[in-house]
Amino acid sequence: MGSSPNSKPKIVRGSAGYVLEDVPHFSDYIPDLPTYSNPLQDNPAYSVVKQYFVHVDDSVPQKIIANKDSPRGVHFRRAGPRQKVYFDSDDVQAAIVTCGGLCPGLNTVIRELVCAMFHMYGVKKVLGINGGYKGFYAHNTITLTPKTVNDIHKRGGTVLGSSRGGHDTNKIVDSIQDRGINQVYIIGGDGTQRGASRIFEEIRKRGLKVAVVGIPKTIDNDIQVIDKSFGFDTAVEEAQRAINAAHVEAESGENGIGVVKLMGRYSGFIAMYATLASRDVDCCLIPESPFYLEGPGGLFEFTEKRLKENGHMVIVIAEGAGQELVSESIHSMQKQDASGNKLLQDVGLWISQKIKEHFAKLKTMTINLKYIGCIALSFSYLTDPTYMIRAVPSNASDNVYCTLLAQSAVHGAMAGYTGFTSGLVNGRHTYIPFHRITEGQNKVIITDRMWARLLSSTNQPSFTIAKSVLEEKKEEEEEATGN
Ligand SMILES: Nc1ncnc2c1ncn2[C@@H]1O[C@H](COP(=O)(O)OP(=O)(O)O)[C@@H](O)[C@H]1O
Ligand SMILES: O=P(O)(O)OC[C@H]1O[C@](O)(COP(=O)(O)O)[C@@H](O)[C@@H]1O
Ligand SMILES: [Mg+2]
Repeated sequence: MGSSPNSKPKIVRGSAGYVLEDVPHFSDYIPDLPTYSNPLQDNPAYSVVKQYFVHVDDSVPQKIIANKDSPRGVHFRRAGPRQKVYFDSDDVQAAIVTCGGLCPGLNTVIRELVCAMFHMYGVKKVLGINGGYKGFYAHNTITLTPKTVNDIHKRGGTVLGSSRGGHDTNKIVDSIQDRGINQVYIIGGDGTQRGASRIFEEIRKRGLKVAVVGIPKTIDNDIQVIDKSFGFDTAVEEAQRAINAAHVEAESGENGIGVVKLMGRYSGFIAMYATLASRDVDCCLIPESPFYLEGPGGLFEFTEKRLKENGHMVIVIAEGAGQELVSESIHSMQKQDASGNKLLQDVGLWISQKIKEHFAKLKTMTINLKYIGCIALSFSYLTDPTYMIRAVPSNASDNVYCTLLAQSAVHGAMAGYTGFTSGLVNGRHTYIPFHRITEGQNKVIITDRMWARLLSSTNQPSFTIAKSVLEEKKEEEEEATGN
């Protein structure tokens, strides 16, 4: 089989500023491949659907807000079944792997990949790789059939196991080749998709007919381009339970303060949506919006004010918020996990301590602070409330979302596409080239309407604005006095 070192982004331009950021296809680097009729045309469930097969030129715009003169802009290839497929079903040997942290819905995606392959395409050989990327070369595999995955979507976690670190591209591709695998479904977050991209490049370099397909997983919703990640809705729903508990505790004590720490390493989406949904939260702190404790416009001043007004208060804090403040006060070594992600300090515990110290010094107000989930158990993961929202099974709407993501992934691989992530863009399923997924991170934009909605719902200080106004004022005073 021929190979080409050329793996530049595939950009197709059309009229009126139309741009298609296309995904690789086997035919880009392997000539004269046979094609087959899609077996779905004989499937009684689907054969009655008018226009069931996606038109070869269909694409989905990245930006849907337009005005009369705006160019058509960037598009992604529309996901879905194609008339012709590049695999004879009997020849398919698929593999599924889950990498990175847990997220509700992982088992649903595994289940639906297996079912789509068996029931839609008549594929009979699907392997589960145990324990993440390193499982390709360091662990056993398990055989997956619709029967073995039948009710796994009712359980949290991943039946395949997961891990961080251990990505050795050559060993992984050797193992893919040795096992005769020709479709690889890789479920994971930004780190995982970077790893998948490397696997794709190596496979292309070796000229192999192996489809490499990513399915984006991130509880933090920090993967860019896609509308939202699966499991996110479930996580927000689960976070409500923690916030409710904090609210009940806060309301019941004199000057009660409930502090809830939620997941969100670099992006505060869970905290923002959980706050907006709950309406019981007085202050939401996220990594994207720096805050400060002391002085005018600071958290302490706001807390005193809220307690005087309402007698209680709930603070939601994303785990990645205020890390620079924590590092200033706790001497720490910069540590990383096996995948190279920064290990965070416990900001929930830190902020709870700081608030307690402040009111103890103030002496005019006695407070009752409860840090939700901070129970003295012997295992650290049980004392950290953030893990509670990760381990649950996905809710109904996430299950449907996972099903469509998985089916889209299988349609794409069968149609000969490779080196792509299956993702929802403006409510339509698409194939997104890896580089678009991995080149940045999705973050809460604090100058956008959503954050403004949050600020107006909690009426919390906008720390950035307050601080910059203070700094400007100070500079003006210094200029005026000539200091
Ligand atoms: N830049 C990279 N290149 C290759 N593999 C990577 C890269 N970053 C992370 N990985 C691998 O992807 C897997 C999951 O990454 P991690 O960051 O832990 O989780 P997530 O994919 O959820 O972000 C790990 O096995 C890790 O080794
Ligand atoms: O699973 P670990 O290694 O304890 O890491 C916890 C981290 O995982 C996350 O759930 C995100 O995981 P991913 O990087 O796998 O998407 C963060 O919210 C959290 O900081
Ligand atoms: Mg990640």
